Amino acid sequence: MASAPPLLELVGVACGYGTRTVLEDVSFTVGAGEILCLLGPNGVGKTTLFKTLLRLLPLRAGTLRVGGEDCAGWSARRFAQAVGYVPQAHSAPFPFVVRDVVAMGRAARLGVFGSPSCADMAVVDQALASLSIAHLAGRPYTEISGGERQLTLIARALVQGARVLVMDEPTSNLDYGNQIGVLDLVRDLAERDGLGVVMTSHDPNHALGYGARVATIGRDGAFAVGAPEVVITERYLRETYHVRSQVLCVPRPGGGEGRVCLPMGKEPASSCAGSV
Ligand SMILES: Nc1ncnc2c1ncn2[C@@H]1O[C@H](COP(=O)(O)OP(=O)(O)OP(=O)(O)O)[C@@H](O)[C@H]1O
Repeated sequence: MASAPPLLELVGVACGYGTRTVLEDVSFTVGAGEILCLLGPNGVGKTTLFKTLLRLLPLRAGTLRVGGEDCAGWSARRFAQAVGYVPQAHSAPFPFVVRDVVAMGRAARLGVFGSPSCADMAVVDQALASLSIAHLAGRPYTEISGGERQLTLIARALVQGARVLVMDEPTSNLDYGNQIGVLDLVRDLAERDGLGVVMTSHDPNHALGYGARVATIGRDGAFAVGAPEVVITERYLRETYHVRSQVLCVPRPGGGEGRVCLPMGKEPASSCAGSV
């Protein structure tokens, strides 16, 4: 029996703005239950790639497939039913209550002039409960914490019913406990519901701890994908970020072993040209 196609597949994708190409020849897949973590220094093109795979920027070359199907001709509505986006938790201009912000995620599933039905709101309430934020339902989105906003935005993406989640630095602005809580949650969602997740992070330990695979973008635009322990090496961290580090093998609580990165300091300024 043929195996199921990947939930998301990029083949030879190029992206950029105007006459400027930012990234070329980007290829990767994300399967059901898998987290792909995208790492790279500031300004190398992570957001540009995300905007392209969300179809907010045109593909300059290559193919974007969702569930094995080229989605070039898909309507925005069909695409939104398949791919959900979790942006960084910025503040919103209007004080919608949390339940209404989450309900906006149902838009792709409503008729043209439709408003959410009781069944839609039941899906919303279920998502709030599954993320343990039901108590925030009536609170204005503008008056909750960064961590609570991040959970609200994840709930909004979940009610879209999409099987692919694209998450832009889901841990930015979160305290340590909320970072680990959000990453645990993302892993649970991927494993339990068979979602495919692509997320960016600036912390190599997030990729080592949570990414089934890691994609790196170098300062020269070089794109590489592989297992975290193969891609995130002391050499990679030194050459890309000019940081001396140790990547250590540690036992995992549930058995087996994992890796953690211990930064040992920045390289001297003379070898840091180009770093931010
Ligand atoms: N709207 C735009 N028009 C033209 N160039 C842009 C635009 N937005 C970003 N760029 C440029 O494209 C390049 C990639 O930017 P991008 O925001 O994708 O980087 P990034 O890897 O997401 O960075 P960061 O980690 O700082 O968020 C940068 O050189 C940036 O200046």
